[in-house]
Amino acid sequence: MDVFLLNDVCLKYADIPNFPRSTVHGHPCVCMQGRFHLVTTCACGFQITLPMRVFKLLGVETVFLTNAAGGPQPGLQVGDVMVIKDHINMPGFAGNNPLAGPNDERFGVRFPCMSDAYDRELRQLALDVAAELGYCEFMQEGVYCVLGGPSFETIAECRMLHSLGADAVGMSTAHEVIVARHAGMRCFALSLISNRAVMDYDSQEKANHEEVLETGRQRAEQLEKLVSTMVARLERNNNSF
Ligand SMILES: O=P(O)(O)O[C@H]1O[C@H](CO)[C@@H](O)[C@H]1O
Ligand SMILES: Nc1nc2[nH]cnc2c(=O)[nH]1
Repeated sequence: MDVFLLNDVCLKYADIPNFPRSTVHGHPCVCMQGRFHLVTTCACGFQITLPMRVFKLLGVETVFLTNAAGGPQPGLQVGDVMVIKDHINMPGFAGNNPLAGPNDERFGVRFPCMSDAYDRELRQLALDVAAELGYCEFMQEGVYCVLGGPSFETIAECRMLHSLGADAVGMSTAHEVIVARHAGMRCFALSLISNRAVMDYDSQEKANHEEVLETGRQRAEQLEKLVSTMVARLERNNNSF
């Protein structure tokens, strides 16, 4: 069941007027269980990012996002956790941006800056906390590229993404970050590298959702520890870092 958790109150998505419905199995998040993807709405991303605006109206200042992603960067291994330092919004190149359409000035400006999308202090906090927890061997930092999905990439697409500077590739997160930043919230995001991007025509590897879910299960405990330690540290510092 998809639920929205606010303090100790638990709301079913179905009970919230106009709230989108999650259709992909296996997407529990820190505050929202069940996430939305471009592919499930056939829209430009307005609907899937509505929760960010709900967060803003609830007074949220900092957003943490996690995702599973494939790894076109050869230096990344399955099971690595990549702190996202930047993104490539590939659907945006074709006009598919969640902020397309009339701008709601109550949330933010028409042309928001995205060069500071991923908060520098929170990224450093993640790396510091990871070092304290002994997670350095699987912590990385890199660039996440969002594609529309739902098909996984061809070999030629993986090669192209790598040459464009993408370290990880997925189907979420960037849209939420764009809308959260538009509304002035700080953003932090992690990719769990759940599968290798297939770059070689001789390879027998095939990307599949079962491998994505299995890698998620294997790293779940450490990811939970990393994020909960970061959140506790932020709370202790009154949300400043
Ligand atoms: O980005 P999250 O929601 O973690 O999920 C990723 O994993 C799924 C594919 O296995 C896709 O939904 C992709 O976006
Ligand atoms: N597009 C894409 N999304 C993913 N989500 C998890 N793994 C992958 C992948 O290899 N490609």
